[in-house]
Amino acid sequence: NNQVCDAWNGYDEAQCGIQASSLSKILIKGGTVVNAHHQEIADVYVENGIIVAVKPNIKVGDDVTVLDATGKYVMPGGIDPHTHLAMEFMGTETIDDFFSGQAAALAGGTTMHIDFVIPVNGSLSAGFKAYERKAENSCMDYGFHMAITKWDEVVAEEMEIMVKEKGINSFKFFMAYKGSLMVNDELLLEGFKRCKSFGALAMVHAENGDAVFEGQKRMIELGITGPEGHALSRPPMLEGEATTRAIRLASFVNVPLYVVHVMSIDAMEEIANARKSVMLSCLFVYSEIDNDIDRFLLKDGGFYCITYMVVNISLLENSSILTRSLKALLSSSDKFIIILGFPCFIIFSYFRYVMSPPIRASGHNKALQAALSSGVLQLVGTDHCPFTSTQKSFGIDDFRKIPNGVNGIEERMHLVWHTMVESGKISPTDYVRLTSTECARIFNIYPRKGAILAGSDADIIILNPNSSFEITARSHHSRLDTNVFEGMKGKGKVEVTIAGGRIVWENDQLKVVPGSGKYIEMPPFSYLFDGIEKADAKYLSSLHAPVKRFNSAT
Ligand SMILES: NC(=O)NCCC(=O)O
Ligand SMILES: [Zn+2]
Ligand SMILES: [Zn+2]
Repeated sequence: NNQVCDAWNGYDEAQCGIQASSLSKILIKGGTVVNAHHQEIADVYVENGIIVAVKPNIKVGDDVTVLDATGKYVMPGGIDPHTHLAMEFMGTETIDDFFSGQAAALAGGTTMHIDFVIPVNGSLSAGFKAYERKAENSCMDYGFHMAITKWDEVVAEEMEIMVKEKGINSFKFFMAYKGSLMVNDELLLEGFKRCKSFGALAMVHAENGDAVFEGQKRMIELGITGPEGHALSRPPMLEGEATTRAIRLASFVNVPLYVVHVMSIDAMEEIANARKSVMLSCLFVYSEIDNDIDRFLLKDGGFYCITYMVVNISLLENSSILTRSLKALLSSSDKFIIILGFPCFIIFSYFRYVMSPPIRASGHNKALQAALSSGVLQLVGTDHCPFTSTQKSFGIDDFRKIPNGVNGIEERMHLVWHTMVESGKISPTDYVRLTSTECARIFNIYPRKGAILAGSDADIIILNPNSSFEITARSHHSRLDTNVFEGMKGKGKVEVTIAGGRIVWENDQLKVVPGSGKYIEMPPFSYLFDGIEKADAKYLSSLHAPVKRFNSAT
């Protein structure tokens, strides 16, 4: 199919053999249908891109494609709440555009994603237009968050237009990336107030950008210019500090808050405290754990990158102060440690793991998984932000120039299943909640998305718990030349993906159609806003007593 191949530029010939899929009548027979609230053995019937019926023993005619799901799980397609496709960032652009990133997503069982519109010169409407164009070739459904990078009257007005006319119900504030995307506390407060007035969700990238800048200077002064300087310059305490600051400011305004890519115990504990605190009882803090964290568990103990480094370090056993310094670093992530003469082969490999907040030392991952299974954290996102080895090498002499970001859009569903369900940490219903349903609820598109119910969009996966997957750059569908999960194997494979009523992934073959993906408008005032007015009234009435006391005393 030439149309598909043309849009598929950047792929090798073999992968270009994909064909277009068609909208068909589909019956999925005999699988275990899993929703976040319930699971049962049933058939699922799909027509015109919509789920028409979910019940046992549905009878159909010869014109229907029948898929046997006996012994398999039939679940809502994944919704990835955090991606950066065709994003201009740090002097370059992510290698996956909307078509290639979405094709990769579909091959991994994700059927919708929410990408971040970056304003053009601070203009939200110019940014929105640019992203509309970027998304024209979409082969699966998508929505947008909007970043706020500066503040004036125009931005404040444009926020209202985005919510009321453009279907955006969330705004992201970067507390990091000083000199480019970072905002200060004054802007954060203005933005939070504006979000509250329109029923839009405030999101934060929580790292203290001023302190990161200071940490980077420290590294350079110490002569640490290689990629190891990245994580050393932005320790977990800076993520914890920004997380608690954002939580307290959101509490002060009384607006729901969503903390993106939680990467450390420090940040997670601030969220846990806020969620159980009486002082903040009117505040809802929602947060996603980055699935980069989950992947590390597939290796023995600790984050993948760190484990990887340890494997290499063990080769250097007894080789002096260097090994001891590295070991100290790995066990003490929030202390600055001077490491001189890092072995080159470790440095080169480490480039590809550079992302923000950075990959942490061993121990954070297990704690974050526990937080995910106990409900302290609610979602798993990918922050899919892929840069090739060539792009990563822009920072060969200076870690501050390495474009931040790694892949994940294709791997998330497999890694979360393997890491969390296969290991018994969560149930299949929990899996559906944290890969799909909770995202649909938070961004107010449930039950159109995130459910296998009559009337929902036919975004469905069939996962075989007895079959296995292996991740390699050779076989993945992203345009990336590397994969941070390279070589990982696990149990539980997405064998079929249905997106908008089309079978787009079956027998390890992609069948996608550029332009078939729809923009999903997300209305404001999700359930997170229920009760906000009552809490505001309670706060106002709580002021009466001290004001009266003050007046009678003066
Ligand atoms: N996370 C990352 O390293 N890159 C993408 C931009 C962001 O989300 O901070
Ligand atoms: Zn971020
Ligand atoms: Zn991101």
